[in-house]
Amino acid sequence: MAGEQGGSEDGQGAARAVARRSAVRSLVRLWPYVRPVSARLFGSAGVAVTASCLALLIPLVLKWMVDGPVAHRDPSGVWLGGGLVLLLGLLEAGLFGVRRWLIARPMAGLEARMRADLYRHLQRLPVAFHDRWGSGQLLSRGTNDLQILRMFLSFPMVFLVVNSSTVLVGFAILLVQRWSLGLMLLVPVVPLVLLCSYFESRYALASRRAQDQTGDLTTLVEESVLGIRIIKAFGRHRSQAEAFRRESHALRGTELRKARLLADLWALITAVPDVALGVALVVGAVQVADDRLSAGTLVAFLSTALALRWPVESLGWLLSMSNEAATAADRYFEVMDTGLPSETAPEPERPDADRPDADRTVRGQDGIRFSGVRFRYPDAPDGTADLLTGIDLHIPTGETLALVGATGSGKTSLTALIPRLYEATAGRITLDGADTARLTREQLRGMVSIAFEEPTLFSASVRDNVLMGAPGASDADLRWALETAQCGFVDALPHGVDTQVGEQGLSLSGGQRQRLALARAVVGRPRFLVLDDPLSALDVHTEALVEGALREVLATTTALVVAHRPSTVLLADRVALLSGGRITAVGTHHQLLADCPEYHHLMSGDTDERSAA
Ligand SMILES: Nc1ncnc2c1ncn2[C@@H]1O[C@H](COP(=O)(O)OP(=O)(O)OP(=O)(O)O)[C@@H](O)[C@H]1O
Repeated sequence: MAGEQGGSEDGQGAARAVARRSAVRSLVRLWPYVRPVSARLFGSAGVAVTASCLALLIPLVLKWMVDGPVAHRDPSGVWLGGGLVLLLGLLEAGLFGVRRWLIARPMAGLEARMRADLYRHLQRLPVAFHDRWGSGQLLSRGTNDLQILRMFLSFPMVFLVVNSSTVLVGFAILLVQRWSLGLMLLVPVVPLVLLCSYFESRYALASRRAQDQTGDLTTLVEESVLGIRIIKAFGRHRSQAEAFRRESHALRGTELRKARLLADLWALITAVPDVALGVALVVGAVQVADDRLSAGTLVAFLSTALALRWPVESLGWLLSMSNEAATAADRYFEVMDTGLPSETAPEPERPDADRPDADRTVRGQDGIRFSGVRFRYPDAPDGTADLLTGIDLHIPTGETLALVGATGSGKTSLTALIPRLYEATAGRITLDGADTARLTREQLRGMVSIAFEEPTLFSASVRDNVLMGAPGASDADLRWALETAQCGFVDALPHGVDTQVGEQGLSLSGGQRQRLALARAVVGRPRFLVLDDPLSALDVHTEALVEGALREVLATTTALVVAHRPSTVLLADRVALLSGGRITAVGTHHQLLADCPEYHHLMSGDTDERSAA
């Protein structure tokens, strides 16, 4: 299911994008989310810088103690100095606590806002987008990547500022105390900066790969859980486990590469300043021996240099976290930047929708009309012919038309164009004279109801699942819909209509799920009903019962029913045959059986198959 956006499959594209991108530019895009909490964020950075600089005062107190009370053997001075060091330490700890308090809640809110925006955007993106993207890729962007961003904003981002400021202030103190010794520590900074930027580019690639591989792995796990019945039924544990092992091995390899890169950088970042510090210590000790430097100054110098070790050493780690955050931001905005089609914001582009007469047009009596409709899936490979190459079809008001065609001829695709799950590439579809392209989504949803061949139920009660088709419908409507779809089994469920049906209705049989989906489609008594082979999972007796009840519903609506077998076709007034992307014949079942060899073949072949089964 990992589509073209599956990270590792698209690794080279991602690598090119990472090579081009600037981590700073990626992170700056977070500003609209950060702005509302910027006061607290900057406040927390200020508090942390103050705490860190307070810690740098401790070496100065030590210098005063060594050159003063210690040299003059003054115990009260030593106690005073000790008390001051303790006070500074407590202040530092307290201020870091305040920093955490300032930042924790706003950052959790920021993460929740970003997640809500992502979810809303995903809901509004067209079905064609979801066809292309692996669900695990979207899941990992909405969970893992957002956590990385929250952690970056709460900790590494603040500490990049804090530690850089501390290093600057610390070096100023070192240079003031003894500029020659200070320079010895400053010189290695140049190669370190170069190394860090080299590391940044290599780490960014590994980081992007790891996050994409996490998405692929999530997709695999999700598919394994959802498809557990197929896996067990076909004994595919081993191959599925092998696929899992391969993906997790690849992710492990990338994570190890990241760790190696980080370890190399860490080793350099730790070793180079330590060597410089060793040299400064030797030179400083010689100067103290020659009486050119006081012992207190050397102690203060070394304490300051040691206090700077963490801020310097942490830079590698902070850079790696920043890189991961930049990658997470890229991955988040890749989805958010995917434009919404005009269908979801039709008002500006479809001014007719707001015209006072738009509603009147909707109330006309023309049924469903396809005029010159062409269609091609947006992700169909280049050079592929259109699936529908000019559909002209009229279903007058009140009529039920069955749509028949060979498997793969495009029946489901054609029905999906009516509620605009996909956009027709050319031509017009009108509902009682109103062009569906000019109707708002709300108007369209209010008019058309649909039941798919694959019935999807949500983790909710039977009631909620059915009433999704008509929010606000009464209990009487619910009862009527359940009866129409022959859902008598609901009464035998532990809590009747309030029974929770599991994820995808797994606790129900295929036929039961299909009947609930049918109840959902009819509960709002829609003016237009689209049914995609709605009875395929029912046994012959239940099918006959549902058909009987469905006939009453179909008599009050205009319907298009995809049919694979004569029993479903007989629900309809007329039948249309879809072949080669066009409607090649329209007539009653018996007319077409007599006059249309292709139709005769389809229907008799189907009958043979069924009787053979
Ligand atoms: N999301 C998609 N992206 C690209 N091609 C698709 C997509 N969905 C379906 N197709 C292709 O479109 C063609 C028609 O599919 P469709 O499901 O409309 O046929 P159908 O007539 O309903 O088939 P069946 O009778 O088996 O249900 C098929 O070749 C299928 O591979």
